[in-house]
Amino acid sequence: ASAVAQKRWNLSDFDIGKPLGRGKFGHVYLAREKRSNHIVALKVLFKSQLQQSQVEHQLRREVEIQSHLRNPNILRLYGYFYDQKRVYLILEYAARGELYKELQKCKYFSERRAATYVASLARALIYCHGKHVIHRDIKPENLLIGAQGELKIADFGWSVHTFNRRRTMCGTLDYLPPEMVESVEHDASVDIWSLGILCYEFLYGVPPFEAMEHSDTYRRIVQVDLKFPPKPIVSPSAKDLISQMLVKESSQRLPLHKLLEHPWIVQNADPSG
Ligand SMILES: Nc1ncnc(NCCc2cnc(NC(=O)Nc3cccc(C(F)(F)F)c3)s2)c1Br
Repeated sequence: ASAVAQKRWNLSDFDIGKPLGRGKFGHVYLAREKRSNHIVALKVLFKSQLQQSQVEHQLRREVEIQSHLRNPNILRLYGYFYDQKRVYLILEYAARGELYKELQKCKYFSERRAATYVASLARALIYCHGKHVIHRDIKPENLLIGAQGELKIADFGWSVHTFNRRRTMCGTLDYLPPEMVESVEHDASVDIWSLGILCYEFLYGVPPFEAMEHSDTYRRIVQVDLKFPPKPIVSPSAKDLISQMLVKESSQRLPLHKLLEHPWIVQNADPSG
């Protein structure tokens, strides 16, 4: 295994570089592990913030879950360490940065780019679900782009093994399926719903149930109030796929392996992903 897999780390093992981004709990820096010259991303979290948000257990779960995941479309979490005040996550560096910035810049993606991203995310989720892991927080902010333009799912802070399912809500509602906003039992099909939301947002630049008020977003989700704007022009085949994923009854959502056989994916996704 690479030197990065060493057990006990501390800050002096790394040269810290430029800031890469800021998350809700802390900043991310480019860093180089001194012995191996391995480039990584170092996320710095403040213990005080983790304690007051009572999310330490979620962080432990993320580290545990991520230690078993190996997939080209899942950002690696190599390990972690802590000092008096902070916890540090040693992460794979995604050289082309955050997908949501790319989406803001382009406004929306071409059908080929959208389909390529959706197919690679479907393959990563098939892998996760095969290991009884549901991500539960699939949204542009949690997607990064690797050096070859490939998509990487990051931040398993909300993921769970599908044996224990309960959790509290926080952050945007936009990507949550009906059963989660209604806080009822949920399973891996929540990720199919979120992938459908993502597919819509890749093509139109906004999520389908966006509204000014939380209460309106909530209502549009539970009613599956799905509308396709006249602009930009999107193929009927793409709308068909989205309509098969954004289905209220979770058991009726298009299974991920069927998604990979959908005509829109077959005709538009770049096989290399
Ligand atoms: N170019 C880049 N290349 C690589 N990484 C980059 N950014 C970091 C992406 C992340 C991957 N994994 C993460 N995980 C968490 O943040 N976990 C987290 C954090 C706080 C609380 C919690 C919890 F306690 F609530 F679970 C869980 S952030 C960038 Br920009």
